[in-house]
Amino acid sequence: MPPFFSGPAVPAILALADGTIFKGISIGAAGHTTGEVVFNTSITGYQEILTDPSYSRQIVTLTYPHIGNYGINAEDVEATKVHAAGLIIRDLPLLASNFRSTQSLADYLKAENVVAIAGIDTRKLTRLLREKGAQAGAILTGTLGNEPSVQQAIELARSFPGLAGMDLAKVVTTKAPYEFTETEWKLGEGYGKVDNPRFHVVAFDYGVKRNILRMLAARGCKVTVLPAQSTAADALALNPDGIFLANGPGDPEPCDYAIAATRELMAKKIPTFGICLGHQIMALASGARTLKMKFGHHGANHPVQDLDSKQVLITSQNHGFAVDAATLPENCRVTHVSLFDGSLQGFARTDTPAFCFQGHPEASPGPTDVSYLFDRFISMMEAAEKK
Ligand SMILES: NC(=O)CC[C@H](N)C(=O)O
Repeated sequence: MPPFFSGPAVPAILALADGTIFKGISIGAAGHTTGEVVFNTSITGYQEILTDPSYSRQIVTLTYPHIGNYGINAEDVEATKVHAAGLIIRDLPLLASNFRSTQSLADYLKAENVVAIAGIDTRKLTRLLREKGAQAGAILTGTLGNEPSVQQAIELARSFPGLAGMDLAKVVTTKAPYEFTETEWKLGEGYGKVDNPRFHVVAFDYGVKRNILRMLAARGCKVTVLPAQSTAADALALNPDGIFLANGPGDPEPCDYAIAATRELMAKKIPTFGICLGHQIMALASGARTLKMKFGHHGANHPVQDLDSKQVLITSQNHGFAVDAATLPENCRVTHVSLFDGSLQGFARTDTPAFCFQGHPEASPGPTDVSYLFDRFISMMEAAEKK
C-alpha cells in the first residue's frame, strides 16, 4: 500500500459473509459495524451519499479511488446525520481542499460515530459484489499495533440478516410533521425561501433527501413533511394540492401503511409524484410487485431512456429493489427504462394524475438531466387547479 495517511494507523478489517477478508486502516470511529455492502460509482458526492437516508443499514464502497478531497461542507449534506452504516474507500487524501470546507472526512466520520476503512482494493471488492451480488459484511477496527480478529469480523458479517423484508422507512422518518420552505443554495446568496407559495405539497417522509424538498420549494411549493406512518386522512386534513412520496431505505414490500395511504390518495385523484422508494410504493399500491436486485444501481452515470421523448438521460441512482415491470397492471404506462439492464425506471398511471421515477431526479450532486420531472409534477397540480 502506498502511504496515504499521516500519523500512526489503526488497523481495520472488512469481512464479507462469503468469508472474504480485506485488511486496511480505520479512518472513522473505533468499533464495528454490519450491513449490506454495496458499491457506488459516483466520482463526487461522498457527503450526499453518506447522509442519504436510503443508505441506512448499507455499508458503501466508493469505486472512485480518492475520497475526501474536498473535505466536509455543511451545505452538501442531505440529512442531519450520516445514515450509511459504514464507508469503504481506497485512498484518503492527505489534504482536503475547498473554500467552504470546515472539517476533514476522517474527523467528520469520527464525530458522526461512523466506522470506516481505507486502503482497500475497491476494484477487487466491486468485482466480487458484481459477480456474487450485494452481500452482508462487517468492518471491525483494532487498536494501534493490534489487528482485529478475522474470525470475529466474519461472524459479525454473517450476523447481518439482509435487507429483504426489512422496513426501515418507519425507522429513519421524521418523528413529527414539519414545514419546509427553503429553496436551493446559490453561491454568494445561500439558501432562498419560497415567497407566496402557489401549491401546498404533502410529502410522506420515508427517508427524504433535502434537495428534493428544496427543488419543490424552488418551484413555488410549500411542503408539509409527514412521518412515514401518517394516514391518507392525515394528509387530506392538510388540503394538499399534491402528494409526494419520498425515497427511503429498506424493502418497500413490508411498508403496508405507506402502500395503503398511497392507494387511498391516488383513488382521490390528487396529483402524486414518487421517487425511488416512493416509486416502489406507488407500484405496490397499483397492484404490481417488487423484487430484490442482484447488486442494484448506485451511481451518477446511469443511462435511462424517456420512452416518450426517446431522449437518453444520464441519471443518479441508488436502489437495491426494483419494480417487476411484468407485473404492472393495465392502468400503468411505462415511461422510463434503464439502458444498463432494461429494468423499469418510471411509470405513470393512466386513470389518475400520478407518476414516479426509480432513480433520483433531484440528483444531489448531479447530473440534473431528469429535473424536468419536478416541472411535470407542477404542471399536474396546475391542471388539477384549473378543473
Ligand atoms: N433510494 C431509495 O429510495 C431506495 C429504495 C429502496 N430502499 C431500494 O433499495 O430499492
